Amino acid sequence: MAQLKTAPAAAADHLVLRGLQRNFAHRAVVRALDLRVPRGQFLALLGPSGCGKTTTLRMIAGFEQPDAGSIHLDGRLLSDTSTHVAPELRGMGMVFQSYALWPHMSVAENVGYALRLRGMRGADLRRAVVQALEQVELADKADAMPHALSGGQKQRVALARCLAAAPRVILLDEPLANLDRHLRRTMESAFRRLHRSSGATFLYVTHDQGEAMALADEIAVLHEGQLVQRATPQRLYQQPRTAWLARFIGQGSVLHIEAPAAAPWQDGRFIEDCALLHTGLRHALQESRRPQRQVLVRPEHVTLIPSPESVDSAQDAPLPARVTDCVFKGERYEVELALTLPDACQQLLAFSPRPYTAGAMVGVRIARAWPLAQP
Ligand SMILES: Nc1ncnc2c1ncn2[C@@H]1O[C@H](COP(=O)(O)OP(=O)(O)OP(=O)(O)O)[C@@H](O)[C@H]1O
Repeated sequence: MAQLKTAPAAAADHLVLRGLQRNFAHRAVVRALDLRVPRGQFLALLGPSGCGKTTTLRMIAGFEQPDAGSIHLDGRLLSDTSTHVAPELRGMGMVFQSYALWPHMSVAENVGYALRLRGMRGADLRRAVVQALEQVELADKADAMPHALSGGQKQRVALARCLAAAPRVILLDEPLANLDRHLRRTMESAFRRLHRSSGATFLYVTHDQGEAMALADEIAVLHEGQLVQRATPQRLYQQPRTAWLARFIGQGSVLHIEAPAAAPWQDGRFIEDCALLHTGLRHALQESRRPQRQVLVRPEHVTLIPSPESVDSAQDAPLPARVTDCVFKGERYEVELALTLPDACQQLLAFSPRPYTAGAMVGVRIARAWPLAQP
């Protein structure tokens, strides 16, 4: 067993990843990853397929050893290049996409397995198993075999098994990926409730941003093995740092706008001056040679003005746009537009309560944009 070393981490830090790296075939799939997770947080690790989420989780669980960097839990070193605390000694539980239930054991035996290994027997064991099953609302399935359960029920058993062992950290690897859309929403509520009642730290790997937004206190977005931004769901949606993130999270348009040397907007502030935005866009569309920068415009900040007659020459006048597509989405229409001036064109997405015909000319007013970091 590894010797104990003390991490020079701040007292509030619970799980600390420092400079974490993992290579496969001479390629770093996780690179220089620094992450500090406070106790009891629900943190989602979000990113496209292959960005290193599962590898990060497996290093934290102890199934992979880092090629550089370290992992500490409550000041105790769990992993670095020379130290490896075994997975079962880390005080962590793991829930997998594939449920990983023992097929030959009943639900109750599955849930009680880790407790039996710890020496718990008799009435204490039965009580702990029933409690864990009650938490996931499956007490009536204690004697069922896994093959007789639905996907959602199997995942709740896996969660109950994890909760029964009262881990400090619960690692979840795409636990809802095998479930249908309706069941996912139900399970999201169950996860939120169990996170609150267990007090455990949840680290939740997903490539589904809707799931991450619905569940997590904070989201850490990984791209090609590196942390791109870590923030609350609201902040990530409203203020993504880069154009890549702006396109990855939510719907929206990344527009090029002319940025005069004495631009009155600043990094870290929304641009809410419609005249300034429209002028910047007009100049960018006219292929101005002055410097341009990228801004994010969310569709909820775009207003469509149906009659093109209302387009005039005032600075904050609506910009002319052509409808390129219009898709019915139940509660609204999603309207794809081409902002057009003689020389150039930029794509813009808007929401509308009414449909538009492809090819129609409309006016567009943009109320707010977020300046993105320069590429
Ligand atoms: N044992 C391994 N040997 C070689 N390459 C691996 C191994 N495990 C993962 N990889 C590679 O490392 C990269 C990151 O994989 P990882 O599973 O961590 O990504 P992910 O973000 O979880 O993706 P997904 O959402 O598809 O599960 C991928 O390119 C993958 O092919």
